[in-house]
Amino acid sequence: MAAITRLRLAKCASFVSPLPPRTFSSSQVNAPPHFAASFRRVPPLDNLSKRCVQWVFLGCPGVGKGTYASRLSNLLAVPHIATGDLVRDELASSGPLSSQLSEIVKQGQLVSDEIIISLLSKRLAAEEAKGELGFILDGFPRTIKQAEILEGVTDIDLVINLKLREDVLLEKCLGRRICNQCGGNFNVASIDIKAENGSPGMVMAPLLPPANCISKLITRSDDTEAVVKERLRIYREMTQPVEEFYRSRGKLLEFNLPGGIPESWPKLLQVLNLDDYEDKRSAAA
Ligand SMILES: Nc1ncnc2c1ncn2[C@@H]1O[C@H](COP(=O)(O)OP(=O)(O)O)[C@@H](O)[C@H]1O
Repeated sequence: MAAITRLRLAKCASFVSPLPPRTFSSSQVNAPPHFAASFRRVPPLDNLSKRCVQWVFLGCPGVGKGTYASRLSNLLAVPHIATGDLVRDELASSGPLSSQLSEIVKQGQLVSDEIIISLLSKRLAAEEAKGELGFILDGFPRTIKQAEILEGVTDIDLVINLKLREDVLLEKCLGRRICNQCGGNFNVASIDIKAENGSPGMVMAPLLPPANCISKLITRSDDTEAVVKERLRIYREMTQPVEEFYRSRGKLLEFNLPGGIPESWPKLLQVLNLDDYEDKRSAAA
């Protein structure tokens, strides 16, 4: 345990690379006070030994943000916070927002910045109460406004932009299945695209559920063809500018997924300089 903690601290320190000068002034940002407060616990940049991962995953619906963010979260022992999950939890709770959110999500639209920031603040406060440092955000920010607010309250170290061709994204969204008992995420899509006209082929095996989950599989209500196409359109319109926001600040790491998890995970670890970290971590466990 102590070895893991030491490894974690050492790794946290080495993740923090000197960032380019910030071009955004936090005074321009209209962050709600409670949101800014949620981030105030993060130690300043020069206090490297106490500083941890503050990463963001960007990418179209179906690209695998949740899969890779969750794997990295387990590896690095930092919370994985997916705003899509926060929205779905709120929907399932039948709280005051739930009927309003249900319509928005069903149509593939974005929830308002105010609501999403309020849900995220609550989750960050809960992590803070548990004494957690650092986070891997998945699905936030999704608008320039959200990116500006986030930039005004904390320093994101790295933004990983996952990329896949659009026909594969659609197939993957339509193939998504969730076990309504254990919460496991699976995918029944079998992608096998032949190389043609100089573009490489791509094989992604399905991620099939174990036998005891098969009868409990559900599909997300927003994973229908029409709604996925609308979410992809909204991504291009509202979220693609966020890529440029981070690119211009020198924080964007573009990662073209070469295939399924077996091909992509080792390559992702390699570009993140974490390939030998995974070995050390499992050796220390
Ligand atoms: N940062 C956000 N801003 C606005 N709406 C969000 C945000 N994150 C999630 N949502 C809402 O939750 C839905 C599901 O999000 P998510 O699970 O991240 O889906 P996707 O598969 O499209 O990446 C979105 O379509 C949107 O309605």
